Amino acid sequence: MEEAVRFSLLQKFDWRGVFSCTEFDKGDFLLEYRGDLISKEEYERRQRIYHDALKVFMFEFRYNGKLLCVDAARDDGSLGRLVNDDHINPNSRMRTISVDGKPHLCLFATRSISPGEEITYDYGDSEWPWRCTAHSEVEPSTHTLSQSEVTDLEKARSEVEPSTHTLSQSEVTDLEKVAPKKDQLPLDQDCVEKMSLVKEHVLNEEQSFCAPAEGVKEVCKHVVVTSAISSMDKCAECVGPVAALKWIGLRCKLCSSFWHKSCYSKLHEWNGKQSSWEVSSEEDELSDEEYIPQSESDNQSDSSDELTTRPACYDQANLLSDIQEAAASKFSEPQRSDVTALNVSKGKGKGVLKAREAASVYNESDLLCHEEQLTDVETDSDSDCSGERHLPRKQGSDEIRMTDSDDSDPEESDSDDDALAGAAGDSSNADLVLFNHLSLDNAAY
Ligand SMILES: C[S@@+](CC[C@H](N)C(=O)[O-])C[C@H]1O[C@@H](n2cnc3c(N)ncnc32)[C@H](O)[C@@H]1O
Repeated sequence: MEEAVRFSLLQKFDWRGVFSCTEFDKGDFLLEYRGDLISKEEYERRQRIYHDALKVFMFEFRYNGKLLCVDAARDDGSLGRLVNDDHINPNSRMRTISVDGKPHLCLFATRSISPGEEITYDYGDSEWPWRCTAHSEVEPSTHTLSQSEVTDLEKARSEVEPSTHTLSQSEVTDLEKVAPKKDQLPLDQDCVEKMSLVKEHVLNEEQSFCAPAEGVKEVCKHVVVTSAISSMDKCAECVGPVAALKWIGLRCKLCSSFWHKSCYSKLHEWNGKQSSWEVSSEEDELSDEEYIPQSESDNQSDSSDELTTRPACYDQANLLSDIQEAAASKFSEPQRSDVTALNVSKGKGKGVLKAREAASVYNESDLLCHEEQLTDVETDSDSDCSGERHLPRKQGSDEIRMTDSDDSDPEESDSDDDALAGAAGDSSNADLVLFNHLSLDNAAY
């Protein structure tokens, strides 16, 4: 049974991370990265229709030589999808656990973890935009809660009575002391533009640092085509308003960024380049009623004010409300009610949201293991699969096998269908806490 405690004002948040409430030893199972287990083809299809803010929840990995993805875009209340990146000093590592032949992405502690530490892992060797900031500046992944905050959490977790208390302004301020607000991170415009390029979430054992900001500029030499663009996608330059319908703009064929034609053209004039673009055949495929040529949002960007006012830094609050809006509009089925009751530890004025997960398909003890308990798989076809190891057998099931999530085994013959049938779903976890560091915006209460 997973138990999560969440600081939240539900709607207005700009930073979330998962923190431990207890001691973990090296090798302990922490969390599962849960979501829809989908094939490469389905991953590519969703990539085309998802807003950038949802794409960051798609975790690609290799399993039996095939590229699969766990899509955690839908907020199901689970915590695995909310664990942040730390490529310098992570305390956990994602591994593929095979249960009855189906892959599950699971986080294991790589060292002992104290109460109050943020759970982090290395997202892998990619040019993640937040890594573009100087390492001497705010490091969000090294937050550790103070002992009193941990005690508060433990107290809060033991409270069973749900409460409908709404946080007061002073409570919100207290929570904000726990960690810096995300928008304090000095993401520069180059990093922001680069965000749309971030697609791969494949893990790598090597620790790596992203290229400095100068290098980032080199990454995408945009090849743009005229294209009808989803109402939820914003111009990468002016971050203009979301249109009610599709709008006609430019889309980069390489990085899938979008621009108003006027913004793109201004941008490249500034850079001393010719503005030109191909006419996409995509326009032919579009139904007339779905878009307005030269829509309002396109026209709005023609104002010289907007063209010259470039956002100083990326607005994380907007990004996250985008996630919510996009998720709400893309998924018609009701959200699971795992996260239900708002509990408040009134002593210190801290708000927490108590979450209880549905019954899991296997016991937590099935997944608990320590490095020294792991042995290499010795079957002939598996023996060349690096890093693949046994876990204790689950009663009444096939053996559970564990691999690093970027491992592949081309020798294995399991079909995608087999793997996908066991969607990376339920697992159990306790003692982890999710914090939302709340915006001071009073509007929500
Ligand atoms: C899988 S989500 C993790 C949960 C996320 N913090 C949230 O609140 O939804 C991945 C996103 O979290 C943010 N993120 C993860 N690690 C980060 C870090 N070390 N610094 C800044 N942002 C980070 C990025 O926006 C990234 O796209």
